[in-house]
Amino acid sequence: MTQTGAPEPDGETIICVRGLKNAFGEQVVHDDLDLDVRRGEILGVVGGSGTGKSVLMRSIIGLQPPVAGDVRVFGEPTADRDEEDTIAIRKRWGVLFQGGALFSTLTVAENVQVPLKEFYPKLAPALLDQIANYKVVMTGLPAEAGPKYPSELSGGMKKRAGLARALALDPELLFLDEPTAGLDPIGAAAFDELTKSLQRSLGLTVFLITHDLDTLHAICDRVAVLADKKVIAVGTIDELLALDHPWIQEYFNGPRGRAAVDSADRHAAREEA
Ligand SMILES: Nc1ncnc2c1ncn2[C@@H]1O[C@H](COP(=O)(O)OP(=O)(O)OP(=O)(O)O)[C@@H](O)[C@H]1O
Repeated sequence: MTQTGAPEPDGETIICVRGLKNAFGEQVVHDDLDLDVRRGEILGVVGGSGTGKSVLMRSIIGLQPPVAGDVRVFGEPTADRDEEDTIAIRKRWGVLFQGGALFSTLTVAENVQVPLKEFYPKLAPALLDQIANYKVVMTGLPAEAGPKYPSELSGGMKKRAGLARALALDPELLFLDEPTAGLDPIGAAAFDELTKSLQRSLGLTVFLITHDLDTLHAICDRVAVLADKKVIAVGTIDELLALDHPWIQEYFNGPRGRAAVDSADRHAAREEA
């Protein structure tokens, strides 16, 4: 586990952030932030509201130019690249932004086709339809959801449609920004299970921003905690609980944290039975 700083990255480090600084005018959001994400893990990213989880994700995927620091994904820098390099690296990840961010004037299938058309403009329409339909079903949506518009879908279905679009290019790496926000507990648990099963079956690495303690307990291999403009700790929940940090103790050991542990225990008992 890393409490401060980070080890030298090894070959299995998919995302490597060193000395990251982000600021908006006078407001410094990150200062000397380090983080490693390992191949094949689901890394949960937590922190109080406004601590810069989404800004960190945007920096990693090259949408937020940092003031200082080095961000590498698959060993390649993601900032200040020429267009060809940017395209080559962006093809290898999928992103589900906060709120899903589906295009409301496009059907679900057309939404899934957006990255396909962007990165593979010569794909034949029949193949585009075939891939989109496959991705829709892969995320647990009925095939009939393909021709529907986002406004015709439930909140949970919209999240799945967003996930289908994030998976359009068969990514190795998936970024999920608060994917279960706004879902009821049953819908959220179902989405967690979907994330876990896709991670296993597709061998994905997942960077998952969440406030959902149930999600952390259910599917995350490790959790990174953002506070004081840095990643103050990374580890399993048990490792984090061993740290004497007030925010970490309050977060995981407060009433909601304990309820999440009970829920995870009940779930494990049901699985065993
Ligand atoms: N484009 C921007 N311009 C100015 N300030 C910004 C911009 N994007 C983010 N910020 C600021 O950076 C800080 C971190 O924002 P961010 O959205 O990353 O927080 P967060 O940890 O994801 O919060 P939440 O859990 O509430 O979603 C906030 O104070 C926010 O207002």
